[in-house]
Parts: sequence; C-alpha cells; structure tokens
Amino acid sequence: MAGEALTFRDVTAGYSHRRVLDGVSFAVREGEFVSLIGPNGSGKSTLLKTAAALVKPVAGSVELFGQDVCTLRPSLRASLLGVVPQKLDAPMAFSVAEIVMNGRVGSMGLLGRLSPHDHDLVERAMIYTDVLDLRNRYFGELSGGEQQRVALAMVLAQEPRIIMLDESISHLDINHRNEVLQILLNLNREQQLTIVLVSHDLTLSASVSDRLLLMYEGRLAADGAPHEVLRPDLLGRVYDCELQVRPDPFTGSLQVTGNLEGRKMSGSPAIRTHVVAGGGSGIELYRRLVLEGFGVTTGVLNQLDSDAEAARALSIPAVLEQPFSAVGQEAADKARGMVAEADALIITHVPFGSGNLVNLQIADEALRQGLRVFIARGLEDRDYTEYKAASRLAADMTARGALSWQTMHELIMKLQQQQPT
Ligand SMILES: Nc1ncnc2c1ncn2[C@@H]1O[C@H](COP(=O)(O)OP(=O)(O)OP(=O)(O)O)[C@@H](O)[C@H]1O
Repeated sequence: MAGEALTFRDVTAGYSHRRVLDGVSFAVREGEFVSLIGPNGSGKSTLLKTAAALVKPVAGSVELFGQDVCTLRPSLRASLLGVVPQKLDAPMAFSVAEIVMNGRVGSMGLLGRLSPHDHDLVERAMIYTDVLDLRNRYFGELSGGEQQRVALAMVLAQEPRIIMLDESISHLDINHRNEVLQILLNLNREQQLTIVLVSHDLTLSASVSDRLLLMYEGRLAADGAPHEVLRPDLLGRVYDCELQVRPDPFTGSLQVTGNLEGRKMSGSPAIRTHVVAGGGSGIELYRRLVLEGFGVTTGVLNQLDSDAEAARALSIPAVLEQPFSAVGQEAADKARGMVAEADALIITHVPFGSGNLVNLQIADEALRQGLRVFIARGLEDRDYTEYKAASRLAADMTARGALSWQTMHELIMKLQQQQPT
C-alpha cells in the first residue's frame, strides 16, 4: 500500500487574529486524487496554505512524505509540493515563458542556469497547458483563464510529487478544463502524482476523485469516497440548502444539483412569513426567504437598523419605530396587523431587551391564536430583559408548541413540511 504523501495531525491554524482550521486530521496517500470541497470561507485555501507552510500551525503538525513541512528546505519542499493558487501573484511585466521557467528555479545548479533538461520540462509544461503560443506575451495582459493555465504550467514544470490546485480550473472554458483534468488524471495514473483539487463543482469532484474531504467551518465534516460524502442530508447541513444527488445514467458518477425546479414553480408565495429581527440578525434570512419564494413581512424594527435597510432593499414590508426608541403602541398594533396575515412567525437570533420585548409578546399572542411560531435557539444567551423575561416567555411558548430552529436550512425545511392545508 502506498505511503502517506500529505498528513495533517490535529492541525489548528489561521491568521494573526483569526483561527480558521480547528483540529483537522487526515492523510492523503501517494497516488490518490482527492478533492477538497466545502462552502465559501470554510477553510480550504487556508488548509492548502498550511500544507505549503505559508501558514504555520499553532497546534498539530503537517507532514509531506513523513517530514514536517515547516522544517523542510524550500527547494526540497518545492520538489515535493506544488500549489496552483486561485490567482497567481506574478509580476505583470514578466513573459509567460519567464514565469513558467520560474518553476525550475528550485532545481537550478550552482551557476544559476537552466539545463537543457530544465528547458525541455518548461516547454512540455507549456505544451500540456496550451500556453506555448503565449510564451512571449506579458503575463499581465492575459485573460483570467490564460493566467490560470500559465500558473499550472509553472507548477507542472516544477515536477512536484503532489499538486494542489486551489479552484485553479474554475475560469477555464470547457475544452481547456477537460484538457487540464485529463493531464492531471494521466499524471495521477501513470506517474502516481498525488492530486488535491479544491473545487466548488461537486459533480466534477465526484467524477475525478478517489476521495472527497468536506470542510465546514474550519473542520473536516466528512472524509470518504464520493458516495459516502455526497449525501443530501450532510450536504444540506453544510451548504445550508437543499441539494439532490443522483448517479449519472451513463457514467454512474454522482451528480449534485440544486432544487431550482421547485423555485421556478412557486409563483405567488405559498407561505407568508412574518420575521421578528433586529441588529442585522435578519439580513441573511430575508434574502433566503425571498429567494425561496416565501412571502415576507417584518417588524417592529428601528429605523436605521441594518435589518430595516435590508428589508427596504428587498422590498419587504416593514413596521418601523423611531431610531433608538422602544417599540410604541402604534407600531406594535401595525405589526399585529401584519402578523394576522401571516402563515408563520419567525424569531431570528435577535437580542431582546425592554425596548423590543413587545415583539416577542406579539409572537406569543399569535401562537395562542394558532399561528406557527419558530424561535431561533439560544434565546437565553441574547436576553437582556429584566428577570430574563424574554427567555421565560420563550420557554413557555416552546412548551405550548413553538418550534425552535438553528440553521436556515433547518428552518426552511420545517416551514415547508408544515404548509397550511
Ligand atoms: N489573510 C487572511 N487574514 C485573515 N483572515 C483570512 C485570511 N485569509 C482568509 N481568511 C479568513 O479565513 C476564513 C477561511 O478562508 P479560506 O480562504 O481558507 O476559505 P475557503 O474555504 O478557501 O473559501 P472560498 O471557497 O471562498 O475560496 C474566511 O473567513 C476568511 O475570511
């Protein structure tokens, strides 16, 4: 069995004021083709940077072929690992050929010259990636896709034993993307090159990879064969949306698709929601509810609150109170009128104080009248009312049938499951 090419042992890493990776452990064996997937900001690029020793772990260790990456000499590290970044930060006034030659710098002799063998490798890398015709052009004047192919050529010329690609094929047109993938697959099969591909294309990742690593909020949420990782329930939790997974009828490879058909069908809003928000706790939810085809009203919010701004931008009817004022009788009654038209009332992760407690009391009245009420979990941690009045009321409402929610995906599933008949 092949040895371990890349090993992460309980790695915690990040930037000066921000921890991103949190206890990440996995091993990629030599000759494996692995895709690293996960939502934006989940830590994929940071993981790649940690593997390349550009980010140093604050705990745990990273090994390349059994050697601690932080103690490897840069030239040895370059012979083991090549990273194709999302965007190559190369001097714009360098020619394509000069940049690709840069891939051989680590192996230059004492005289600092490239050997004929080096020149052959540079030329082959340019042929593989279809940039030979661009060899005399300035890097800065190339298109995004052309620049990505040059970056890949530079790493191929480096002849590393592991190649990591950070979304590096996303800008390529379909022909070049397929060609690059074919090159990677050939190198993987014929020369046991280990590949780690960061990709947002789950279908593509499933079709080319032996294994998928799924990142979520800086941790490894799943590690396994595509059919073990691409499970709708798991993807739903991680991506916070509904995804379908089916085998391709011709190739058998898994295909992951969003539920756009459902969205297109919803003409007039099937479910009208009233959202109790504030302090920015509603922005993402408003957007999501509107995109999913729900009717949305909101309030009572204070004018100038970021939720009030978001509601205005999304044309969501809102009841507003003066800035920095407690919710008054007139606004509360207007909100009651809106709630009377709703099929469900949602309380976000909004903090409660004496000024907005009335919003929770309106929700309580609605619950008593049979409206479905959804309360974001953890209200006790956001309760600034005297004697914890808000948490006590919320607990009482929960005992009388109010439902709790944490993620938007969970909330939307619950809203859809319980459509009014
Ligand atoms: N140089 C940096 N300094 C501080 N924080 C950073 C830095 N680079 C990234 N981050 C933060 O670290 C988190 C993880 O970012 P990272 O780029 O690793 O995610 P990703 O999964 O690659 O995202 P994407 O899919 O959007 O490329 C994000 O919250 C990001 O804002």
